[in-house]
Amino acid sequence: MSHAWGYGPTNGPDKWGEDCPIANGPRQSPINIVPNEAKFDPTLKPLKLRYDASNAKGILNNGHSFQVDYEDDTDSSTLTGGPVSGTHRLKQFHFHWGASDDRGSEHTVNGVTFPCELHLVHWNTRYPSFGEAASKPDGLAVVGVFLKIGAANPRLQKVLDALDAIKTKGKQTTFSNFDSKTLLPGSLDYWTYDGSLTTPPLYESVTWIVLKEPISVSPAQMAKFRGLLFTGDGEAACCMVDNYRPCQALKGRQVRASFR
Ligand SMILES: COc1ccc(C[C@@]2(O)NC(=S)NC2=O)c(OC)c1
Ligand SMILES: [Zn+2]
Repeated sequence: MSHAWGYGPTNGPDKWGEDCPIANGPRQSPINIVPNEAKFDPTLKPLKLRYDASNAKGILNNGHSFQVDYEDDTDSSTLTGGPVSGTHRLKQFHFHWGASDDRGSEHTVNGVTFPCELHLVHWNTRYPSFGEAASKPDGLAVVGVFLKIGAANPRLQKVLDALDAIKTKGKQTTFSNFDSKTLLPGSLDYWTYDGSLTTPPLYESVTWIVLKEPISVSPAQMAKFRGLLFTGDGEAACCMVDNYRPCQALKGRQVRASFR
């Protein structure tokens, strides 16, 4: 692939393997989760997510999605427990979504897609930084949350209201005082498996923690996601939609469940 990766016909997921051979590796993400084949693991601990709203820094259109970035120089916003050992610091959260409500999530459940999927990215503090952790097999822990069409979700609104200021690639603005915990569903029951980043460089460094319970999003709120552009100012506008990687082969991996 001679040009930058993306989600289009000439640079999309089917082409990523040209520059990133790990695209065909043994622990790629996302996957289709089959609840009946997930094994309940009684040794899995409850997920402990402690977030400090004041750590929120900014919101950025990175040309592939948008992300809300967090201060990560202390242990004030962390993930502990669950399937991971040690402390993982919240670095950022971002989303993946479709052009229409029939697609957009990266993981699927029994082949069922959701219109959107939230990723809360945490890095293992056994490493000195996110950048160091991002390529290590136990470097990252990402909490995935499905968004399902329903009532408008007031917890999303502050994020969605910021999108007008970051419509095009490279735009960013301050985004402060946001508690990511408000984006989580009532239950923290989860499936977990060893996987990867879902965009190049596709590092196989992610312990996935996919929550069983979705949160709601309304059609009007989905339209706000779809108002973003992949492209920068002055370029031919290309709507930021369908920024998801299709499911990858399980290759013998076991998906564990934290619940019966
Ligand atoms: C070099 O480090 C990276 C690079 C890309 C991403 C983004 C992403 O590929 N990973 C997930 S998860 N979803 C995605 O879109 C990243 O997120 C942890 C870390
Ligand atoms: Zn993601």
